[in-house]
Amino acid sequence: MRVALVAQDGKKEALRAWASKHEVKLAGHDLVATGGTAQVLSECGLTARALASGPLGGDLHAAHLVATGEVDFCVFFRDPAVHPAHEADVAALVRLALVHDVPLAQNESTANAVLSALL
Ligand SMILES: O=C(CO)COP(=O)(O)O
Repeated sequence: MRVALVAQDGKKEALRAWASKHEVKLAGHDLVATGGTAQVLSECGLTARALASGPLGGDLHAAHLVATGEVDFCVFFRDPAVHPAHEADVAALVRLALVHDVPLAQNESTANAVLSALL
């Protein structure tokens, strides 16, 4: 499975905890992540292809991968307390996951459910 992972700054620690918990399962899949998130994953012992940082186009690149059928599952841990400057890119990623019916987990509970079902 091809898994795209993105975590906004306020959710990086939640992503770190989640990825560490599921490291063995995730390691068997093809991971791609926005730059800062890929760094967090590498600190958890996971290798992910690093895109640009989210604010520098990484979210849009992930959205493109969703649109071209290159992502089977998208984990996007969003911080409900912030409205980032690149909100348009965030919206594009969410919208394209909806358009292309790609499973999109925006919190840990959903990520756990999809992980159990798909991976
Ligand atoms: O901004 C982000 C998601 O919108 C995350 O980007 P990074 O993973 O590069 O920090």
